[in-house]
Amino acid sequence: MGTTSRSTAQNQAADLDAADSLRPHLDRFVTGGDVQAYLDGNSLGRPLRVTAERMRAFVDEAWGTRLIRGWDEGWFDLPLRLGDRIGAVTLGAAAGQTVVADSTTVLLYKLIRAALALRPGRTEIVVDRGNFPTDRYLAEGIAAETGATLRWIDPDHDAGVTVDLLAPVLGDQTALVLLSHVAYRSGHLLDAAAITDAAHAHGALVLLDVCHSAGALPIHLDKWGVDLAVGCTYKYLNGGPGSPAFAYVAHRHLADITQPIWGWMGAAASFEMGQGYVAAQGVRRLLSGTPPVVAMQPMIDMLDLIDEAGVDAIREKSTALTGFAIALVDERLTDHGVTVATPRDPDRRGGHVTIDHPESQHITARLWEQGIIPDFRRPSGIRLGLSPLSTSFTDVVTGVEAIVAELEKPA
Ligand SMILES: Cc1ncc(COP(=O)(O)O)c(C=O)c1O
Ligand SMILES: Nc1c(O)cccc1C(=O)C[C@H](N)C(=O)O
Repeated sequence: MGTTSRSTAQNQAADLDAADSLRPHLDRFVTGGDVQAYLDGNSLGRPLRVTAERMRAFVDEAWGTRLIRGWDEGWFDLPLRLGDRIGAVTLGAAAGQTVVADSTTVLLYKLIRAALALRPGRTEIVVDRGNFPTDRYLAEGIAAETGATLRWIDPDHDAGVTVDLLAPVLGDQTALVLLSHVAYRSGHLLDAAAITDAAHAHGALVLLDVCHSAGALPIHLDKWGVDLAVGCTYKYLNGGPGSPAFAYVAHRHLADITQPIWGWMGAAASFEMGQGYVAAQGVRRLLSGTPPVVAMQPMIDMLDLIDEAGVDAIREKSTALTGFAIALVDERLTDHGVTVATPRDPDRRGGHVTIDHPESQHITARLWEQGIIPDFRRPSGIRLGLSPLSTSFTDVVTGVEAIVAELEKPA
């Protein structure tokens, strides 16, 4: 990119930013330091500025002066209230089905075990090799623990995980289909309604990992008939590093669902401290120990912002950002041997774009030195995470042009 005149891409990005109705929200996030372009909001979202005030007030008031009384004054039920809010704002889930707790990994463990228990006599879990490591490892661990069998599928390079791909492995032994709504590496978005129908036709349950879709695109768990879901809150819900996850259990399973980590906070009468575990009614029974109340605070602000901006408008900007990134990569990087791993059809991709090049690891390290921050994903991917409320079209140009500059450097 020339230093004296603006490139066509920069001008285009400036026009797109000027026309972007969500642009005013960019100023609501904490920025600064050495960051030139943050392209990793799908790994760790930026904090909102208002969150600093919320945290200060929490320390000074809710925690500082209400002290232990806080449990009676709202903390005890916060996992359920926040769950309902996540359900309403991002999941298309009616109240009473979503709870905040633990990490994604721990909630996935609970729900995979719960699914097996809901399908006694069935022994198979369908899982795909493109799924996030924690999902795959948990399935392996639970298979080792329970004797369940894993039926592995390989996502299609172009289409991702489809009903056609699932059909041969579904049968009367299938207890559970465990998939990610948006694939963490390729960005493929699966057709959750069609996959759920296909699994249900065989009497199997579906557990959807919505880590990479919650807050970035419309989700309709109730409408699609999904049985179980989990997601994290530190990506597009900007809850901060290690903020707790959420779990969804469809209403029709709530009376029968069981989970293997029996703690007092998921018991029917936590403060009676009686003998013998009796599970709480409803989705509260997914809890085990004391909820991480402090770590639940930041996401409240982002849920408010998502609600204000609207998930449909967020998705519209997201597909515009990813489409712009793909077009720019085609134009500027194809001649340098870069390929696009993410679907070109906007209806088939989530909020990030992954590009492949043998030098990706080195390039990503060089970009980080310049305050341009995408992700490296093995074996050869640079992942551009374009969080719609905190990423501009200009950020995309900054990132892509920095990659061009690295590839044009003399060896
Ligand atoms: C699809 C998916 N599932 C799970 C996780 C992580 O689980 P945890 O929050 O327990 O680290 C991630 C990212 O870290 C992810 O992308
Ligand atoms: N959860 C993460 C963490 O604790 C440290 C660093 C990165 C992460 C991530 O979120 C990785 C992310 N889920 C991914 O899709 O690659």
